[in-house]
Amino acid sequence: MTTQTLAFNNGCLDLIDQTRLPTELVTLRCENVEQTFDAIQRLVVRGAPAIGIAAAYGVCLACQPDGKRSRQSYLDAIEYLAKSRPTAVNLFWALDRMNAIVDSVDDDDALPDRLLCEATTIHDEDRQMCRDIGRHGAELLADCHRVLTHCNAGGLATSMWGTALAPIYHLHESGHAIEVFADETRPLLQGARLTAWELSEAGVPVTVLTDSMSGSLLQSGQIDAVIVGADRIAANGDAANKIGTYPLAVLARYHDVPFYVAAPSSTFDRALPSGDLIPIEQRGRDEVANPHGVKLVPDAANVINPAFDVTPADLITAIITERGTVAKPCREKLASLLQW
Ligand SMILES: CSC[C@@H](O)[C@@H](O)C(=O)COP(=O)(O)O
Repeated sequence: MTTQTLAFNNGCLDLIDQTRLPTELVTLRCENVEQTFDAIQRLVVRGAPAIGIAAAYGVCLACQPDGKRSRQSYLDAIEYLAKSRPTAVNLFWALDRMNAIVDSVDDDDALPDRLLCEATTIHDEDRQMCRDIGRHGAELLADCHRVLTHCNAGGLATSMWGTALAPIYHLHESGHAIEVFADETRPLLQGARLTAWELSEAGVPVTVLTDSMSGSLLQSGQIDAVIVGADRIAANGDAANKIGTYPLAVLARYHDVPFYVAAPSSTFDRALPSGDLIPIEQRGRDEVANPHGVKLVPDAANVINPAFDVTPADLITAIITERGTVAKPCREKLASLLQW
C-alpha cells in the first residue's frame, strides 16, 4: 500500500475521498476546521488512526473569523473536532496531544509551528507503528495462506500499511503466498469498496464475500485465520471494531480458527476497564435503508445502525501491537506490554 490516504500540503489537509472509492480516486482538500470535521463525520477519512491524524492536522487549520491564528481558536478546534465521531479513541488521543502543546507552549508566535510539528509527528509515528505491527503480525500468520478480514484496516485507514492488513503486506512483499477474503461490511461496504481496492492495487489476491457468507467459509475449513483492526480497546482487551466483528469472532471460536486484533497503542483506552463502557456510534437511517439513494426499506419500518460492536477479550486469540503480541489478552498482560 503506497497510496497516502492523507497529507498536509501548502497549509491544507488533502484526503483521499474514501466515499468515492472504488469508482474514482479523488482528493478532497480541507482548508479549515469545519471541512475537516465534515470529512471525518462523512467518512471521507475513516479508520481509527487516520481519523486521529486528520483531526491533529485539522487543529492546525484553526483560525479566528479575521483569519488570525490564536490560542483560543486552537482550543475551540480541539473541542469541536472531538465531537466528530465518538468511538475511535485515536481521535481523542491525538487531540489530547495537540491540547498538551497548546498548554505547554507559552509563546503565541511559536504555537502554529509547534502544533504542525506535533501533527506531523503523530502522522510519522503511525507509519512506523503500522510497519511494526506488520512485522509482529507476520510472525503469527507465518503458516497462514487464507485470511479473512472485516471492514478496512489497511493503508486507507491509517497513515500507510494499515493494522490488520500490515502483516498481509509484509508477507506478500516477502514472497509468502497469501490471499485475503474481505467481508463486504454492511452497510457502508468498507470491505468491498476499500479493502478490495487497496489490496488489488498492491497485487494481493482478494475475494469479496457478503457478511453472511463467512460462517460457511469457516465451517468448510477455507480460512486459516481471521484478522481485524479496532477502534478502541478497553484495558481488559475487549475490542470495539466495525459492526459485524463480534459475530465473526464467535464463529471463529466455534470453528477453532484463530481470531487476531491488530492495533497500535493509540487505540487502547486504559481508562475504560471493560468494553461495555465503550461509546458506540449510532449512525443515520439512510445508510441502511437508502444506500446510494436506492430505497431498500419501507418508510414504516424502523432501522438501527450501530457502527461498531465489541468483541470480548475472551474471544481474541491475540492482540498485535507495534510493541509486540499479547496472546489471550487481559489487563495485566496489556499493562505490562504497554507500560501503563
Ligand atoms: C486500522 S482501522 C481499524 C478500525 O478503525 C476499522 O476496522 C473500522 O472499524 C473503521 O470503521 P469506520 O466506520 O469505517 O471508520
